[in-house]
Amino acid sequence: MSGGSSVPRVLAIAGTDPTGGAGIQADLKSIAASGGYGMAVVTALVAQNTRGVRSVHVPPTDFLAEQLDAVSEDVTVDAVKIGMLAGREVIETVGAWLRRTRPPVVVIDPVMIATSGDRLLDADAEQALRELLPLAHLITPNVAELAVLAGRAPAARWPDVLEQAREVSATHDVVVLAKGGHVEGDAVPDALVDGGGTRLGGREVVEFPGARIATTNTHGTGCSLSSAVATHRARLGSWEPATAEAKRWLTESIRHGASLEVGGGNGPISHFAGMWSRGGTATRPTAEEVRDQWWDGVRDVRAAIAESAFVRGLADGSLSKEAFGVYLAQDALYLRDYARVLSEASRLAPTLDEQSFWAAGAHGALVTELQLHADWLGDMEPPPPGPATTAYLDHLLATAARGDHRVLAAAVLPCYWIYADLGRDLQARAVDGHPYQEWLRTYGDPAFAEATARAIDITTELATSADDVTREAMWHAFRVSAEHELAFFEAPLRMTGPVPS
Ligand SMILES: Nc1ncnc2c1ncn2[C@@H]1O[C@H](COP(=O)(O)OP(=O)(O)OP(=O)(O)O)[C@@H](O)[C@H]1O
Ligand SMILES: Cc1ncc(COP(=O)(O)O)c(N)n1
Repeated sequence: MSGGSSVPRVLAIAGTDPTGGAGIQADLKSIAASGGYGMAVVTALVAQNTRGVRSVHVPPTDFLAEQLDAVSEDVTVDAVKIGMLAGREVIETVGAWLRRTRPPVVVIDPVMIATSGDRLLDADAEQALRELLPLAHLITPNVAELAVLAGRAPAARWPDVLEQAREVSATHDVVVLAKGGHVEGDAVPDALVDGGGTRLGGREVVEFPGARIATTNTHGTGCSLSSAVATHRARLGSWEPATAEAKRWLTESIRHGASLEVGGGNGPISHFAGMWSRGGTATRPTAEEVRDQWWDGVRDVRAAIAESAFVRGLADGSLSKEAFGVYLAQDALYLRDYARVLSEASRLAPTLDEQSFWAAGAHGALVTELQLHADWLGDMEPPPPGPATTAYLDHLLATAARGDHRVLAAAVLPCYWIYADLGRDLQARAVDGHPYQEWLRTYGDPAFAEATARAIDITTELATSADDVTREAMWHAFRVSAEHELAFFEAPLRMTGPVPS
Protein backbone atom coordinates (compact mmCIF):
# COMPACT_ATOMS: atom_id res chain seq x y z
CA MET A 1 0.00 0.00 0.00
CA SER A 2 1.31 3.45 -0.85
CA GLY A 3 1.67 6.15 1.76
CA GLY A 4 2.48 3.83 4.66
CA SER A 5 -0.91 3.86 6.42
CA SER A 6 -1.95 0.41 7.67
CA VAL A 7 -5.59 1.38 7.15
CA PRO A 8 -6.17 1.50 3.37
CA ARG A 9 -7.95 4.59 2.12
CA VAL A 10 -10.64 3.25 -0.17
CA LEU A 11 -12.82 5.38 -2.42
CA ALA A 12 -16.23 4.13 -3.53
CA ILE A 13 -17.69 5.72 -6.66
CA ALA A 14 -21.31 4.60 -6.86
CA GLY A 15 -25.01 5.35 -6.58
CA THR A 16 -27.05 5.59 -3.40
CA ASP A 17 -29.47 3.32 -1.60
CA PRO A 18 -31.34 5.29 1.07
CA THR A 19 -32.24 2.07 2.89
CA GLY A 20 -28.51 1.47 3.40
CA GLY A 21 -28.27 -2.07 2.04
CA ALA A 22 -26.77 -1.56 -1.40
CA GLY A 23 -24.88 1.10 -3.34
CA ILE A 24 -22.50 3.53 -1.72
CA GLN A 25 -23.97 3.06 1.76
CA ALA A 26 -23.16 -0.65 1.58
CA ASP A 27 -19.72 0.16 0.16
CA LEU A 28 -18.82 2.37 3.13
CA LYS A 29 -19.99 -0.27 5.62
CA SER A 30 -18.09 -3.02 3.78
CA ILE A 31 -14.87 -1.00 3.60
CA ALA A 32 -15.06 -0.29 7.33
CA ALA A 33 -15.89 -3.91 8.17
CA SER A 34 -12.84 -4.96 6.11
CA GLY A 35 -10.48 -2.65 8.00
CA GLY A 36 -10.38 0.29 5.56
CA TYR A 37 -11.09 4.01 5.68
CA GLY A 38 -14.08 4.56 3.40
CA MET A 39 -14.64 7.56 1.13
CA ALA A 40 -17.59 8.07 -1.21
CA VAL A 41 -18.26 9.96 -4.42
CA VAL A 42 -21.90 9.73 -5.50
CA THR A 43 -22.64 9.15 -9.18
CA ALA A 44 -26.43 8.95 -8.97
CA LEU A 45 -29.16 9.33 -6.37
CA VAL A 46 -31.50 6.38 -6.43
CA ALA A 47 -34.94 6.39 -4.82
CA GLN A 48 -35.04 2.70 -3.91
CA ASN A 49 -35.72 0.36 -1.05
CA THR A 50 -35.51 -3.39 -0.44
CA ARG A 51 -38.49 -3.92 -2.79
CA GLY A 52 -37.19 -2.06 -5.83
CA VAL A 53 -36.04 1.09 -7.59
CA ARG A 54 -38.50 4.02 -7.95
CA SER A 55 -36.43 6.58 -9.81
CA VAL A 56 -32.87 7.70 -10.52
CA HIS A 57 -31.49 11.23 -10.45
CA VAL A 58 -28.09 11.83 -12.05
CA PRO A 59 -26.47 15.12 -10.98
CA PRO A 60 -24.43 17.10 -13.55
CA THR A 61 -21.17 15.30 -14.40
CA ASP A 62 -19.00 18.41 -13.93
CA PHE A 63 -20.06 18.23 -10.29
CA LEU A 64 -19.06 14.54 -10.25
CA ALA A 65 -15.64 15.55 -11.59
CA GLU A 66 -15.36 18.16 -8.83
CA GLN A 67 -16.11 15.55 -6.16
CA LEU A 68 -13.49 13.17 -7.60
CA ASP A 69 -10.83 15.89 -7.77
CA ALA A 70 -11.67 17.08 -4.26
CA VAL A 71 -10.76 13.61 -2.98
CA SER A 72 -7.70 12.84 -5.08
CA GLU A 73 -6.14 16.29 -4.70
CA ASP A 74 -6.10 15.84 -0.94
CA VAL A 75 -6.07 12.15 -0.01
CA THR A 76 -3.82 9.29 -1.11
CA VAL A 77 -6.24 6.76 -2.55
CA ASP A 78 -5.08 3.17 -1.97
CA ALA A 79 -8.00 1.51 -3.74
CA VAL A 80 -11.08 2.45 -5.74
CA LYS A 81 -14.31 0.51 -5.99
CA ILE A 82 -16.66 1.58 -8.78
CA GLY A 83 -20.33 0.60 -8.74
CA MET A 84 -23.39 2.14 -10.43
CA LEU A 85 -22.40 4.54 -13.22
CA ALA A 86 -25.90 5.27 -14.57
CA GLY A 87 -24.96 6.45 -18.08
CA ARG A 88 -22.38 7.28 -20.70
CA GLU A 89 -21.45 10.74 -19.43
CA VAL A 90 -20.77 9.46 -15.91
CA ILE A 91 -18.64 6.63 -17.30
CA GLU A 92 -16.59 9.07 -19.37
CA THR A 93 -16.08 11.40 -16.39
CA VAL A 94 -14.92 8.57 -14.14
CA GLY A 95 -12.75 7.18 -16.97
CA ALA A 96 -11.01 10.52 -17.45
CA TRP A 97 -10.34 10.76 -13.71
CA LEU A 98 -8.96 7.17 -13.60
CA ARG A 99 -6.61 7.91 -16.52
CA ARG A 100 -5.35 11.01 -14.72
CA THR A 101 -4.92 9.55 -11.23
CA ARG A 102 -4.16 5.85 -11.92
CA PRO A 103 -5.09 4.49 -8.46
CA PRO A 104 -3.07 1.38 -7.52
CA VAL A 105 -6.14 -0.84 -7.05
CA VAL A 106 -9.27 -0.40 -9.20
CA VAL A 107 -12.24 -2.75 -8.81
CA ILE A 108 -15.24 -2.25 -11.07
CA ASP A 109 -18.56 -3.86 -10.22
CA PRO A 110 -20.26 -3.43 -13.62
CA VAL A 111 -23.70 -2.73 -12.15
CA MET A 112 -26.35 -2.88 -14.86
CA ILE A 113 -29.53 -4.33 -13.41
CA ALA A 114 -30.58 -4.53 -9.73
CA THR A 115 -31.70 -7.79 -8.09
CA SER A 116 -35.22 -6.41 -8.41
CA GLY A 117 -34.83 -6.32 -12.24
CA ASP A 118 -34.60 -2.52 -12.50
CA ARG A 119 -32.02 -0.95 -14.84
CA LEU A 120 -29.18 0.91 -13.16
CA LEU A 121 -27.28 1.58 -16.41
CA ASP A 122 -28.74 3.05 -19.61
CA ALA A 123 -28.83 0.43 -22.37
CA ASP A 124 -26.84 2.70 -24.70
CA ALA A 125 -24.03 2.99 -22.13
CA GLU A 126 -22.97 -0.65 -22.25
CA GLN A 127 -20.33 -0.01 -24.90
CA ALA A 128 -18.90 2.90 -22.87
CA LEU A 129 -18.68 0.58 -19.86
CA ARG A 130 -16.75 -1.99 -21.92
CA GLU A 131 -14.25 0.73 -22.80
CA LEU A 132 -13.79 1.53 -19.11
CA LEU A 133 -12.91 -2.04 -18.14
CA PRO A 134 -9.21 -2.02 -19.16
CA LEU A 135 -8.73 0.73 -16.55
CA ALA A 136 -9.70 -1.78 -13.85
CA HIS A 137 -7.53 -4.44 -12.24
CA LEU A 138 -10.54 -6.54 -11.27
CA ILE A 139 -14.18 -6.61 -12.40
CA THR A 140 -16.94 -8.38 -10.48
CA PRO A 141 -19.90 -9.07 -12.81
CA ASN A 142 -22.81 -11.29 -11.78
CA VAL A 143 -24.06 -13.92 -14.23
CA ALA A 144 -26.32 -11.51 -16.13
CA GLU A 145 -23.68 -8.76 -16.36
CA LEU A 146 -21.04 -11.24 -17.45
CA ALA A 147 -23.31 -12.39 -20.26
CA VAL A 148 -23.82 -8.81 -21.46
CA LEU A 149 -20.06 -8.20 -21.42
CA ALA A 150 -19.43 -11.47 -23.28
CA GLY A 151 -22.23 -10.71 -25.73
CA ARG A 152 -23.95 -14.03 -24.99
CA ALA A 153 -27.01 -15.46 -23.26
CA PRO A 154 -26.73 -15.75 -19.44
CA ALA A 155 -24.99 -19.00 -18.43
CA ALA A 156 -27.09 -21.44 -16.41
CA ARG A 157 -24.24 -23.74 -15.37
CA TRP A 158 -21.10 -22.81 -13.44
CA PRO A 159 -18.61 -24.15 -16.06
CA ASP A 160 -20.28 -21.90 -18.64
CA VAL A 161 -19.94 -18.94 -16.29
CA LEU A 162 -16.21 -19.66 -16.04
CA GLU A 163 -15.93 -19.92 -19.82
CA GLN A 164 -17.57 -16.52 -20.30
CA ALA A 165 -15.36 -15.05 -17.57
CA ARG A 166 -12.26 -16.35 -19.37
CA GLU A 167 -13.36 -14.67 -22.60
CA VAL A 168 -14.20 -11.34 -20.93
CA SER A 169 -10.94 -11.38 -19.01
CA ALA A 170 -8.89 -11.97 -22.18
CA THR A 171 -10.85 -9.43 -24.24
CA HIS A 172 -10.65 -6.63 -21.71
CA ASP A 173 -7.27 -7.51 -20.20
CA VAL A 174 -8.62 -7.61 -16.66
CA VAL A 175 -9.02 -10.22 -13.91
CA VAL A 176 -12.67 -11.26 -13.51
CA LEU A 177 -14.29 -12.29 -10.23
CA ALA A 178 -17.15 -14.47 -11.49
CA LYS A 179 -19.99 -14.84 -8.96
CA GLY A 180 -22.29 -17.77 -8.54
CA GLY A 181 -25.10 -16.08 -6.61
CA HIS A 182 -27.51 -16.50 -9.52
CA VAL A 183 -26.47 -19.98 -10.60
CA GLU A 184 -29.04 -22.66 -9.75
CA GLY A 185 -28.33 -25.15 -7.00
CA ASP A 186 -27.12 -25.40 -3.39
CA ALA A 187 -23.62 -24.14 -4.15
CA VAL A 188 -22.64 -20.47 -4.61
CA PRO A 189 -19.09 -20.66 -5.90
CA ASP A 190 -17.11 -17.57 -6.87
CA ALA A 191 -13.92 -17.66 -8.95
CA LEU A 192 -11.07 -15.37 -9.92
CA VAL A 193 -10.46 -15.83 -13.62
CA ASP A 194 -7.48 -14.55 -15.58
CA GLY A 195 -7.78 -15.20 -19.31
CA GLY A 196 -4.15 -14.15 -19.79
CA GLY A 197 -2.99 -16.41 -16.96
CA THR A 198 -0.25 -14.16 -15.57
CA ARG A 199 -1.94 -12.26 -12.77
CA LEU A 200 -3.01 -15.11 -10.46
CA GLY A 201 0.37 -16.73 -9.94
CA GLY A 202 0.16 -18.42 -13.35
CA ARG A 203 -3.30 -19.93 -12.78
CA GLU A 204 -6.30 -19.22 -15.00
CA VAL A 205 -8.98 -19.98 -12.41
CA VAL A 206 -8.94 -19.83 -8.60
CA GLU A 207 -12.22 -21.08 -7.11
CA PHE A 208 -13.81 -20.12 -3.82
CA PRO A 209 -16.50 -22.65 -3.01
CA GLY A 210 -19.51 -21.69 -0.90
CA ALA A 211 -22.82 -23.17 0.27
CA ARG A 212 -26.04 -21.30 -0.51
CA ILE A 213 -27.63 -19.73 2.57
CA ALA A 214 -31.44 -19.95 2.54
CA THR A 215 -32.28 -16.28 2.92
CA THR A 216 -33.86 -13.37 1.05
CA ASN A 217 -31.29 -10.99 2.54
CA THR A 218 -29.11 -10.69 -0.54
CA HIS A 219 -29.72 -7.02 -1.43
CA GLY A 220 -26.33 -5.42 -1.93
CA THR A 221 -24.21 -8.58 -1.80
CA GLY A 222 -22.48 -7.65 -5.07
CA CYS A 223 -21.69 -4.09 -3.89
CA SER A 224 -20.47 -5.37 -0.53
CA LEU A 225 -18.27 -8.12 -1.96
CA SER A 226 -16.49 -5.83 -4.43
CA SER A 227 -15.80 -3.17 -1.77
CA ALA A 228 -14.47 -5.77 0.64
CA VAL A 229 -12.20 -7.31 -2.04
CA ALA A 230 -10.82 -3.86 -2.98
CA THR A 231 -10.07 -3.09 0.68
CA HIS A 232 -8.43 -6.44 1.43
CA ARG A 233 -6.45 -6.25 -1.84
CA ALA A 234 -4.98 -2.93 -0.71
CA ARG A 235 -4.16 -4.48 2.69
CA LEU A 236 -2.88 -7.86 1.58
CA GLY A 237 -1.31 -7.15 -1.81
CA SER A 238 -2.83 -9.94 -3.91
CA TRP A 239 -6.24 -11.04 -5.17
CA GLU A 240 -6.49 -14.58 -3.85
CA PRO A 241 -6.24 -13.95 -0.10
CA ALA A 242 -8.25 -10.74 -0.53
CA THR A 243 -11.11 -12.62 -2.19
CA ALA A 244 -10.98 -15.50 0.30
CA GLU A 245 -11.18 -13.08 3.22
CA ALA A 246 -13.98 -11.04 1.62
CA LYS A 247 -16.07 -14.12 0.83
CA ARG A 248 -15.73 -15.48 4.38
CA TRP A 249 -16.89 -12.12 5.74
CA LEU A 250 -19.72 -11.84 3.20
CA THR A 251 -21.02 -15.31 4.06
CA GLU A 252 -21.06 -14.45 7.76
CA SER A 253 -22.81 -11.14 7.01
CA ILE A 254 -25.45 -12.77 4.77
CA ARG A 255 -26.17 -15.29 7.51
CA HIS A 256 -27.01 -12.52 10.00
CA GLY A 257 -28.94 -10.30 7.56
CA ALA A 258 -32.44 -11.44 8.48
CA SER A 259 -32.00 -10.53 12.15
CA LEU A 260 -31.75 -6.84 11.17
CA GLU A 261 -35.44 -6.86 10.14
CA VAL A 262 -34.93 -4.13 7.52
CA GLY A 263 -37.59 -3.82 4.80
CA GLY A 264 -40.18 -6.15 3.34
CA GLY A 265 -38.38 -7.10 0.12
CA ASN A 266 -34.84 -8.42 -0.35
CA GLY A 267 -33.32 -7.28 2.92
CA PRO A 268 -29.70 -6.19 3.48
CA ILE A 269 -26.83 -8.19 4.89
CA SER A 270 -25.52 -7.40 8.38
CA HIS A 271 -22.14 -5.86 7.58
CA PHE A 272 -20.88 -5.71 11.17
CA ALA A 273 -22.54 -8.81 12.64
CA GLY A 274 -19.25 -10.65 13.06
CA MET A 275 -17.48 -7.68 14.60
CA TRP A 276 -20.38 -7.01 16.96
CA SER A 277 -20.47 -10.57 18.19
CA ARG A 278 -16.70 -10.92 18.52
CA GLY A 279 -15.68 -7.48 19.74
CA GLY A 280 -18.89 -5.79 20.79
CA THR A 281 -19.27 -2.04 20.46
CA ALA A 282 -17.86 -1.06 23.82
CA THR A 283 -15.07 1.50 23.90
CA ARG A 284 -11.99 1.03 26.06
CA PRO A 285 -10.66 3.52 28.59
CA THR A 286 -7.13 4.87 28.19
CA ALA A 287 -4.47 4.03 30.80
CA GLU A 288 -4.90 7.54 32.22
CA GLU A 289 -8.65 7.08 32.51
CA VAL A 290 -8.19 3.73 34.29
CA ARG A 291 -5.75 5.38 36.65
CA ASP A 292 -8.19 8.18 37.50
CA GLN A 293 -11.20 5.85 37.78
CA TRP A 294 -9.42 3.41 40.07
CA TRP A 295 -7.93 6.10 42.31
CA ASP A 296 -11.31 7.82 42.52
CA GLY A 297 -12.86 4.46 43.32
CA VAL A 298 -10.67 4.01 46.45
CA ARG A 299 -10.80 7.63 47.60
CA ASP A 300 -13.06 6.58 50.51
CA VAL A 301 -10.57 3.90 51.58
CA ARG A 302 -7.64 6.29 51.29
CA ALA A 303 -9.50 8.88 53.43
CA ALA A 304 -10.41 6.25 56.04
CA ILE A 305 -6.73 5.21 56.30
CA ALA A 306 -5.61 8.83 56.81
CA GLU A 307 -8.26 9.29 59.49
CA SER A 308 -7.61 5.97 61.26
CA ALA A 309 -6.46 6.24 64.84
CA PHE A 310 -3.33 4.27 63.99
CA VAL A 311 -2.15 6.58 61.21
CA ARG A 312 -3.09 9.72 63.14
CA GLY A 313 -1.15 8.34 66.14
CA LEU A 314 1.82 7.54 63.92
CA ALA A 315 1.74 11.02 62.43
CA ASP A 316 1.56 12.94 65.71
CA GLY A 317 3.70 10.50 67.69
CA SER A 318 0.95 9.53 70.16
CA LEU A 319 0.84 5.88 69.00
CA SER A 320 1.75 3.39 71.75
CA LYS A 321 5.05 1.48 71.35
CA GLU A 322 3.07 -1.70 71.76
CA ALA A 323 0.74 -0.96 68.83
CA PHE A 324 3.71 0.15 66.71
CA GLY A 325 5.50 -3.11 67.54
CA VAL A 326 2.46 -5.17 66.61
CA TYR A 327 2.24 -3.27 63.31
CA LEU A 328 5.91 -3.91 62.47
CA ALA A 329 5.66 -7.61 63.28
CA GLN A 330 2.53 -8.01 61.13
CA ASP A 331 4.21 -6.01 58.37
CA ALA A 332 7.19 -8.36 58.41
CA LEU A 333 4.88 -11.38 58.15
CA TYR A 334 2.98 -9.71 55.34
CA LEU A 335 6.12 -8.84 53.36
CA ARG A 336 7.35 -12.41 53.33
CA ASP A 337 4.27 -13.69 51.48
CA TYR A 338 3.85 -10.48 49.48
CA ALA A 339 7.33 -11.23 48.05
CA ARG A 340 6.06 -14.70 47.06
CA VAL A 341 3.04 -13.14 45.33
CA LEU A 342 5.26 -10.67 43.44
CA SER A 343 7.48 -13.60 42.38
CA GLU A 344 4.37 -15.25 40.97
CA ALA A 345 3.51 -12.01 39.12
CA SER A 346 7.01 -12.16 37.68
CA ARG A 347 6.58 -15.80 36.67
CA LEU A 348 3.29 -15.04 34.90
CA ALA A 349 4.42 -11.80 33.22
CA PRO A 350 4.31 -11.95 29.40
CA THR A 351 7.24 -9.60 28.75
CA LEU A 352 10.82 -9.61 29.96
CA ASP A 353 10.41 -6.04 31.13
CA GLU A 354 7.47 -6.87 33.38
CA GLN A 355 9.03 -10.11 34.51
CA SER A 356 12.09 -8.27 35.78
CA PHE A 357 10.03 -5.46 37.32
CA TRP A 358 7.96 -7.78 39.52
CA ALA A 359 11.07 -9.84 40.39
CA ALA A 360 12.77 -6.64 41.57
CA GLY A 361 9.63 -5.88 43.59
CA ALA A 362 9.82 -9.31 45.23
CA HIS A 363 13.46 -8.74 46.08
CA GLY A 364 12.64 -5.27 47.42
CA ALA A 365 9.96 -6.69 49.73
CA LEU A 366 12.42 -9.22 51.15
CA VAL A 367 15.12 -6.59 51.68
CA THR A 368 12.58 -4.44 53.55
CA GLU A 369 11.54 -7.43 55.63
CA LEU A 370 15.15 -8.21 56.58
CA GLN A 371 15.73 -4.54 57.35
CA LEU A 372 12.71 -4.53 59.65
CA HIS A 373 14.31 -7.29 61.68
CA ALA A 374 17.74 -5.71 61.68
CA ASP A 375 16.50 -2.25 62.67
CA TRP A 376 13.39 -2.84 64.76
CA LEU A 377 12.38 -6.38 65.56
CA GLY A 378 15.78 -7.96 66.29
CA ASP A 379 15.53 -11.74 66.60
CA MET A 380 12.05 -11.59 68.09
CA GLU A 381 10.10 -14.80 67.49
CA PRO A 382 7.56 -14.10 64.73
CA PRO A 383 4.04 -13.77 66.19
CA PRO A 384 1.12 -15.55 64.55
CA PRO A 385 -0.39 -13.51 61.71
CA GLY A 386 -3.47 -11.57 62.80
CA PRO A 387 -6.83 -11.82 61.03
CA ALA A 388 -6.24 -8.71 58.85
CA THR A 389 -2.82 -9.98 57.71
CA THR A 390 -4.22 -13.44 57.01
CA ALA A 391 -7.20 -12.06 55.08
CA TYR A 392 -5.03 -9.74 52.94
CA LEU A 393 -2.54 -12.50 52.12
CA ASP A 394 -5.31 -15.00 51.38
CA HIS A 395 -6.74 -12.55 48.82
CA LEU A 396 -3.35 -12.05 47.16
CA LEU A 397 -2.40 -15.73 47.18
CA ALA A 398 -5.82 -16.73 45.80
CA THR A 399 -5.52 -14.14 43.03
CA ALA A 400 -2.03 -15.44 42.22
CA ALA A 401 -3.37 -19.00 42.14
CA ARG A 402 -6.02 -18.00 39.59
CA GLY A 403 -3.15 -17.37 37.18
CA ASP A 404 -4.16 -14.20 35.31
CA HIS A 405 -1.17 -11.88 35.62
CA ARG A 406 -3.30 -8.80 34.78
CA VAL A 407 -5.64 -9.38 37.72
CA LEU A 408 -2.67 -10.19 39.93
CA ALA A 409 -0.95 -6.94 38.95
CA ALA A 410 -4.11 -5.05 39.97
CA ALA A 411 -4.23 -6.93 43.29
CA VAL A 412 -0.64 -6.08 44.27
CA LEU A 413 -0.93 -2.43 43.16
CA PRO A 414 -2.57 -0.87 46.27
CA CYS A 415 0.39 -1.97 48.41
CA TYR A 416 2.56 0.27 46.21
CA TRP A 417 0.12 3.06 45.46
CA ILE A 418 -1.61 3.62 48.82
CA TYR A 419 1.63 3.14 50.73
CA ALA A 420 3.49 5.66 48.53
CA ASP A 421 0.63 8.16 48.75
CA LEU A 422 0.39 7.81 52.54
CA GLY A 423 4.17 8.04 52.75
CA ARG A 424 4.15 11.50 51.15
CA ASP A 425 2.04 12.74 54.09
CA LEU A 426 3.90 10.86 56.82
CA GLN A 427 7.50 11.62 55.89
CA ALA A 428 6.72 15.33 56.27
CA ARG A 429 6.00 14.62 59.97
CA ALA A 430 9.52 13.25 60.63
CA VAL A 431 10.63 16.21 62.71
CA ASP A 432 13.34 16.10 65.40
CA GLY A 433 12.06 14.61 68.63
CA HIS A 434 9.28 12.61 66.95
CA PRO A 435 9.36 9.09 68.50
CA TYR A 436 8.93 7.42 65.12
CA GLN A 437 11.15 9.83 63.17
CA GLU A 438 13.40 7.08 61.74
CA TRP A 439 10.45 5.01 60.60
CA LEU A 440 8.65 7.96 58.99
CA ARG A 441 11.81 8.77 56.99
CA THR A 442 11.71 5.37 55.32
CA TYR A 443 8.52 6.47 53.55
CA GLY A 444 10.53 9.01 51.53
CA ASP A 445 12.57 6.42 49.59
CA PRO A 446 12.73 7.78 46.00
CA ALA A 447 13.32 4.27 44.57
CA PHE A 448 9.98 3.15 46.02
CA ALA A 449 8.22 6.21 44.52
CA GLU A 450 9.71 5.30 41.14
CA ALA A 451 8.68 1.65 41.43
CA THR A 452 5.16 2.76 42.36
CA ALA A 453 4.89 4.96 39.26
CA ARG A 454 6.04 2.03 37.12
CA ALA A 455 3.63 -0.42 38.79
CA ILE A 456 0.76 2.01 38.08
CA ASP A 457 1.86 2.37 34.44
CA ILE A 458 2.19 -1.37 33.88
CA THR A 459 -1.13 -2.21 35.48
CA THR A 460 -3.21 0.55 33.87
CA GLU A 461 -1.73 -0.32 30.45
CA LEU A 462 -2.76 -3.94 31.02
CA ALA A 463 -6.25 -2.72 31.93
CA THR A 464 -6.70 -0.71 28.71
CA SER A 465 -5.88 -3.66 26.50
CA ALA A 466 -7.92 -6.15 28.55
CA ASP A 467 -11.44 -7.21 27.59
CA ASP A 468 -14.31 -5.83 29.69
CA VAL A 469 -14.63 -8.91 31.91
CA THR A 470 -10.92 -8.97 32.75
CA ARG A 471 -10.81 -5.20 33.34
CA GLU A 472 -13.72 -5.56 35.77
CA ALA A 473 -11.92 -8.42 37.57
CA MET A 474 -8.79 -6.22 37.77
CA TRP A 475 -10.75 -3.35 39.31
CA HIS A 476 -12.39 -5.72 41.80
CA ALA A 477 -9.02 -7.19 42.84
CA PHE A 478 -7.61 -3.67 43.22
CA ARG A 479 -10.54 -2.44 45.33
CA VAL A 480 -10.46 -5.50 47.60
CA SER A 481 -6.71 -5.08 48.17
CA ALA A 482 -7.27 -1.41 49.01
CA GLU A 483 -9.86 -2.43 51.63
CA HIS A 484 -7.36 -4.92 53.07
CA GLU A 485 -4.83 -2.06 53.34
CA LEU A 486 -7.32 -0.16 55.51
CA ALA A 487 -8.02 -3.21 57.68
CA PHE A 488 -4.27 -3.76 58.03
CA PHE A 489 -3.80 -0.23 59.42
CA GLU A 490 -6.75 -0.62 61.76
CA ALA A 491 -5.60 -4.01 63.10
CA PRO A 492 -2.78 -3.05 65.55
CA LEU A 493 -5.07 -0.95 67.72
CA ARG A 494 -7.77 -3.60 67.58
CA MET A 495 -5.16 -6.06 68.89
CA THR A 496 -3.74 -3.77 71.62
CA GLY A 497 -6.61 -1.48 72.56
CA PRO A 498 -7.23 2.21 71.82
CA VAL A 499 -4.61 4.94 71.79
CA PRO A 500 -4.01 6.23 75.34
CA SER A 501 -5.26 9.77 75.54
N1 LIG B 1 -27.79 -17.16 -0.83
C1 LIG B 1 -26.48 -16.96 -0.80
N2 LIG B 1 -25.72 -17.63 0.08
C2 LIG B 1 -24.38 -17.43 0.15
N3 LIG B 1 -23.73 -16.57 -0.64
C3 LIG B 1 -24.42 -15.88 -1.55
C4 LIG B 1 -25.84 -16.02 -1.67
N4 LIG B 1 -26.27 -15.20 -2.65
C5 LIG B 1 -25.19 -14.55 -3.11
N5 LIG B 1 -24.07 -14.97 -2.46
C6 LIG B 1 -22.71 -14.45 -2.68
O1 LIG B 1 -22.84 -13.05 -2.78
C7 LIG B 1 -21.92 -12.53 -3.69
C8 LIG B 1 -22.67 -11.77 -4.78
O2 LIG B 1 -23.11 -12.70 -5.71
P1 LIG B 1 -24.21 -12.44 -6.80
O3 LIG B 1 -23.96 -13.43 -7.87
O4 LIG B 1 -25.54 -12.45 -6.15
O5 LIG B 1 -23.82 -11.00 -7.31
P2 LIG B 1 -24.74 -9.77 -7.63
O6 LIG B 1 -25.92 -10.22 -8.38
O7 LIG B 1 -23.86 -8.73 -8.22
O8 LIG B 1 -25.18 -9.29 -6.22
P3 LIG B 1 -26.52 -8.48 -5.95
O9 LIG B 1 -27.49 -9.53 -5.54
O10 LIG B 1 -26.15 -7.58 -4.85
O11 LIG B 1 -26.85 -7.77 -7.21
C9 LIG B 1 -21.14 -13.70 -4.18
O12 LIG B 1 -19.97 -13.86 -3.39
C10 LIG B 1 -22.06 -14.87 -3.96
O13 LIG B 1 -21.34 -16.06 -3.81
C1 LIG C 1 -27.04 2.34 -6.11
C2 LIG C 1 -27.10 0.86 -6.32
N1 LIG C 1 -26.01 0.24 -6.77
C3 LIG C 1 -26.03 -1.10 -6.94
C4 LIG C 1 -27.16 -1.82 -6.66
C5 LIG C 1 -27.18 -3.31 -6.92
O1 LIG C 1 -27.42 -4.04 -5.78
P1 LIG C 1 -28.59 -5.12 -5.77
O2 LIG C 1 -28.49 -5.83 -7.09
O3 LIG C 1 -28.27 -6.01 -4.64
O4 LIG C 1 -29.87 -4.36 -5.61
C6 LIG C 1 -28.29 -1.12 -6.19
N2 LIG C 1 -29.43 -1.73 -5.91
N3 LIG C 1 -28.22 0.22 -6.02
